[in-house]
Amino acid sequence: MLHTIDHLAILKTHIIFLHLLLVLSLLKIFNCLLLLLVSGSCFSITVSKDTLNQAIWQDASIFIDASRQTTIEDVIDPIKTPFRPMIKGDLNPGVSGNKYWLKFPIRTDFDDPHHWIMHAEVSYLDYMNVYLVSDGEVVHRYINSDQDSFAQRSLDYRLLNTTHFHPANTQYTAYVETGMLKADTLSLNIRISDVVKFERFSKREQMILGMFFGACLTLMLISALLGWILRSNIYVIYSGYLLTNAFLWGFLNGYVFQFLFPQFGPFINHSYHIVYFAFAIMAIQFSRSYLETKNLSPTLDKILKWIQIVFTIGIIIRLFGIYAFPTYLSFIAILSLCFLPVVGYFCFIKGATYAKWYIVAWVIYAITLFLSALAALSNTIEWGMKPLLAAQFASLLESFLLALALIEKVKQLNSEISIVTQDSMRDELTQLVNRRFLNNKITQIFKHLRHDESLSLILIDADFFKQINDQYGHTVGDKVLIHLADTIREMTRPQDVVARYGGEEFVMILRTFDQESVKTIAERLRHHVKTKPYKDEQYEITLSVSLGVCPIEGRDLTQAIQYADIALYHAKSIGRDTACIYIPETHKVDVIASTL
Ligand SMILES: Nc1nc2c(ncn2[C@@H]2O[C@H](COP(=O)(O)OP(=O)(O)OP(=O)(O)O)[C@@H](O)[C@H]2O)c(=O)[nH]1
Repeated sequence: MLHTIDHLAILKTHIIFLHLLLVLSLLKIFNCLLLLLVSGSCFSITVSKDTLNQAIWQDASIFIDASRQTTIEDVIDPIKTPFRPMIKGDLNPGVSGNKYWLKFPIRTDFDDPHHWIMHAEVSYLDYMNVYLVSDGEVVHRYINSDQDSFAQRSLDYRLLNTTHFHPANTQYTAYVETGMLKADTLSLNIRISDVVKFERFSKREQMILGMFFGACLTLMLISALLGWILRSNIYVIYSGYLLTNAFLWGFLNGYVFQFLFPQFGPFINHSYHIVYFAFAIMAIQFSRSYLETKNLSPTLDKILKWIQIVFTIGIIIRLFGIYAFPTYLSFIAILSLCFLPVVGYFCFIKGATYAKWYIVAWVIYAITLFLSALAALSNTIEWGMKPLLAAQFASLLESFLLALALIEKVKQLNSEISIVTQDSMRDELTQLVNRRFLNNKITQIFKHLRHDESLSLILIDADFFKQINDQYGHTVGDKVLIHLADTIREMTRPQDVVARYGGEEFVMILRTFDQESVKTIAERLRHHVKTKPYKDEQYEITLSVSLGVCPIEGRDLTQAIQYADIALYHAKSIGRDTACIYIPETHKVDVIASTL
């Protein structure tokens, strides 16, 4: 808001903290790059001491069992079970409730025994049973379910896995039985590694991801602290958004289960969709707050609010144990975020000129989220689950760009405030800018407005103020004016201007509002003043105001004030405590019906 010099100091604190957020975001991006570097490359299906994360699909054949009735005894019979060579397109079957059997020969190199580990690619796989068959007999059975606690896993690792000590000079035919118990997305990309090599790899992976989540947590705490110190909701909401974002990736990586809920297997199945919903709800909440959609476009704000309500219902339904509907809805929730850049652009056109970095941030994240959903839901793209890692990387880039977007918003506010630091342009009593400011500086403030952007003006006049002076004295009258100025200030967005225009008269200049929005704001203001009486030790005085609203055409402030004055006069004449709008096209005044 353009009224107190104290804001400058607060804004400087905002900027210092925001730069700290930027540094942390950069650190997180660096972590993610490291993660990409350590994700090992593939060698051969024959396990050697160098085997690390080798994908098995190239050497495997596949059998898809839609009935889910087959057992290992059925599938080892080649006549009963027609396996076919596996192709890359088999890796991501999309949403499926089938049972999948993968079959491949496995041995160790030369005469060395090897302890190997086979693991899934995604954390949300329901089961992955491994059978080792020799001479038509099952000689080893490893049953792995996500319902088991982590202590029951072969290796205490974030993904379903089997380890086996493979003797030298022994060849098995390995069968992997995998799928989802209820239709959902899955990946059949199963990898194999030498255990010693893998443990070294997973330690590095853990360290990098630990740094990643540590940086997430720090970023979140700083934002929350910033919100608390500066009494600014936007940072608290940003912090909440970062929390759900970190949880989303923590769940998808399987780290949340490994480190936070290692004993709570069944929780895994039930939590993914809830996290998807929570993430979408918080992303929309941050956008509503950052873009100030409530003031800029109440209709858009209402739509976003309803979308949040639908997603909240999704969470409730999921908590009641219903599976299919919330599953699809949760994917829609993630995909709906792809529209946030459009929302950002719409608000940018409507006056949120600070939203450039917000739009860029969401374009990047939206593309990768869209590709991840496409990879998870269908087989249309070749890259398997790689878009998921790209989206995790994009999430970091996004948190960096959103911090930049917050800085941009605060900076714009800062530059506007610095224009009003001269005392001569401030009203001493209320600390609002004064009439001189409006006459001299308003053109400067709005110079960066585009031609198609429109402004509106609201003239606000206290009702029966003379009576207040007469009844309680001039000193109380002064305090009541300060109270009224504060009440109006509370209802003002940072990019708007509020000034004391005369004795008990105030002017509010709003940026890029359509007529319906201005009417709503005027009505809300009228109502707000009435419900916030002045209080001191002795008196409680209920106030009311009359308001005259009009658009500012051709940047002509003088004419706009004349029009608004006509509307205000009308509001006074029909009984006060009313808002009226002057329509320049018809030169008529309309009473704004209460929408509250
Ligand atoms: N205490 C105090 N009173 C002020 C100040 N500036 C103007 N006023 C008083 O505000 C009152 C305005 O009175 P009027 O213009 O008659 O309007 P009103 O009593 O509010 O009646 P309506 O506007 O018709 O509802 C006058 O009594 C002024 O003396 C100020 O800075 N402090």
